[in-house]
Amino acid sequence: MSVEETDTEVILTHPENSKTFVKILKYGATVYSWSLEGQEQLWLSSAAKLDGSKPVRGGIPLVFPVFGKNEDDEFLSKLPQHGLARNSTWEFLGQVSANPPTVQFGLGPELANPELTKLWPMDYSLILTVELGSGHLKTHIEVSNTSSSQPLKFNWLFHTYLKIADIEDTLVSNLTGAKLYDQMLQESYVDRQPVVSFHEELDRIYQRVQEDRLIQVIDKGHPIHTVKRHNLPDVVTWNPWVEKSKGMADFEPKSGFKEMVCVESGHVHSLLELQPGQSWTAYQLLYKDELNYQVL
Ligand SMILES: O=P(O)(O)OC[C@H]1O[C@H](O)[C@H](O)[C@@H](O)[C@@H]1O
Repeated sequence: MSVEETDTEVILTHPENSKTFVKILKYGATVYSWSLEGQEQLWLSSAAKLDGSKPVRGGIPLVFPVFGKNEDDEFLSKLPQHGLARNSTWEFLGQVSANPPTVQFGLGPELANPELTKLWPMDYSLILTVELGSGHLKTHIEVSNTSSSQPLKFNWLFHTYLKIADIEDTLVSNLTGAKLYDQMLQESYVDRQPVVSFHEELDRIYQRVQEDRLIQVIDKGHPIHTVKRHNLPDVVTWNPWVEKSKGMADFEPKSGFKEMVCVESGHVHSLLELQPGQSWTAYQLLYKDELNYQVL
């Protein structure tokens, strides 16, 4: 069986290789494991809560309707960091294709975390589609404004924790020339470095990165992850390094920051706005590719 559902999760296995699979928790519709031919591709904290008591520390948490904390919007500003999708239990809508195995999950205000829904009383519908290829993982989102009168304002982001061998041997490419907001320095500038390298906590929001730029994670010269984005112009790169990791109770082992890098595809620099009845779609595709320096 390529799709297996339990009370708490859904597991897709590729029909051509039983060692290629993806595990998706209904809580947050969080992909928390993606194995490609037996090799895990995503980082997951050994202290991550998979019981619905807290958003998952690792995998691909979904960030909606706000990235970080919003300070300006009357309703979004009431929500906790990164919104409510990652702390709500989604409905499993079933399988939509056998090969590549593809499933859907749905969320709307009637299902979402009730405490948070009180703070952000909007009408919306989310459909997440997860497609497991023999060599890729595609996560596709459709957001619809189901209100008959109110506009829907939101951010979206796939908060992807990629597994790596050693952060100090890791580079992230093809962000050169993009404007960014550096959350550590709390200032904006244009990145003139040929690649991003990591020597301390790094938390950057790259803005309006052209869609044809493939973001690659490079380990000692070899590309180990390639991220393709559609309708997701902003790219957040994050590594918590030593001190921030110590401060996160669900981040274990404490040396785990060496084996992860977040490359997060989103629409977070500005809010999207849908009029009643409108929908918006986007996707992130994770796969392996040749080294492809598009900008130096
Ligand atoms: O601890 P969380 O709420 O999951 O956030 C984890 C991280 O998410 C993003 O990468 C932000 O840019 C970081 O500033 C934040 O620390």
